[in-house]
Amino acid sequence: MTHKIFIDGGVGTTGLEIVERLSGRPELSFITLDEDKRKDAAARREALNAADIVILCLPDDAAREAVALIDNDRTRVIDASTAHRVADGWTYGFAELEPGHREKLAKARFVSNPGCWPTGFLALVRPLVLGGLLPADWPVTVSGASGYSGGGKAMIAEYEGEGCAPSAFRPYGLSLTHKHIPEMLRYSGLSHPPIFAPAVANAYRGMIVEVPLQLRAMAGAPKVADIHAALADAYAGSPIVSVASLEESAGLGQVAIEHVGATDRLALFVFGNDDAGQVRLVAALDNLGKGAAGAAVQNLNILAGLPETAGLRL
Ligand SMILES: NC(=O)C1=CN([C@@H]2O[C@H](COP(=O)(O)OP(=O)(O)OC[C@H]3O[C@@H](n4cnc5c(N)ncnc54)[C@H](OP(=O)(O)O)[C@@H]3O)[C@@H](O)[C@H]2O)C=CC1
Ligand SMILES: CC(=O)N[C@@H](CCC(=O)OP(=O)(O)O)C(=O)O
Repeated sequence: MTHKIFIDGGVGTTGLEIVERLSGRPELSFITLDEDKRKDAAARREALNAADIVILCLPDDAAREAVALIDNDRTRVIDASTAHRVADGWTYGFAELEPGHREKLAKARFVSNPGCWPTGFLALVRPLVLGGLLPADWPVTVSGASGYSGGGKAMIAEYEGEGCAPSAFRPYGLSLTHKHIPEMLRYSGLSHPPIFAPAVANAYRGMIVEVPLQLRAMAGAPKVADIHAALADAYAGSPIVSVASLEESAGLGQVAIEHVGATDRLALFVFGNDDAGQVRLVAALDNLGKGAAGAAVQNLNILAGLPETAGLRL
């Protein structure tokens, strides 16, 4: 059986990355639209309804419009945009979120791909909240840096366009209302939104997501080794998510934004000092990999009942 796939927004930054990962897979067939029809609502409606699984790589409004154009009860949807990440009736597309979540995804019809920042954040924080190592009401901060392809074609043009003068490092989200905060709050299990302090670096792809914790302020605080053990346990055996040993992290002493390169891996690190009662949790990923296209392909595999890592860059 072949699965009929339509990628709406297939020539955008994320769409092209997904196409690369899916090409040459005989178990999949593709519906494509000519350049002059790719934004034509009638042509999109036809393609969306003919597909078994559609992947939306569109701005939020266009993603909502695409879902509204589906008028059958069969086509399954993976939305890479922010439009449906905390919406009723949608399943959050982070298979590693918690035990049993992958099974929910396999049965889901509407799947929202996580944001790239929440992917790193949730991977670090969710197991600690679930395991009772981080109190749900703990005041959490998450910071880091993203490659500029995180802002899609428009931001790529800002950094690579003629006459541009790109900044080396640029904090943003300074209104403290970034669109990723609702999904970080919902799926972490925290009772208050984290302070989210993102930045863009002058690198095409890659990202570092960091959660520092002042353990010494916490009653009955866990040790660094307890935190590491909870994360190592949560992702044991994962072909995608790795947790460096404490020795390896201490030996590294740093993590570069390029750490996983152009792959779909998610690498987690625990740096800590029990004497100081402080920990820095760090995630390294590709915003276009596990942060977008890699996750979409992983979700497609799960929905279609195919090997979960087929087509992934690991
Ligand atoms: N870039 C990243 O790292 C990540 C992106 N995402 C999300 O994925 C989605 C796509 O992002 P990204 O690929 O970066 O964005 P891009 O701007 O690179 O691509 C979006 C594509 O959608 C097309 N498009 C816009 N409106 C319509 C429409 N009405 N009908 C059909 N096509 C349309 C655009 O056309 P045109 O080429 O003409 O502009 C473009 O090709 C966004 O929601 C983004 O937030 C999620 C995680 C990470
Ligand atoms: C550098 C940069 O601007 N990054 C984007 C996040 C990219 C991403 O995760 O996509 P979604 O928009 O689908 O959530 C941002 O912070 O808005």
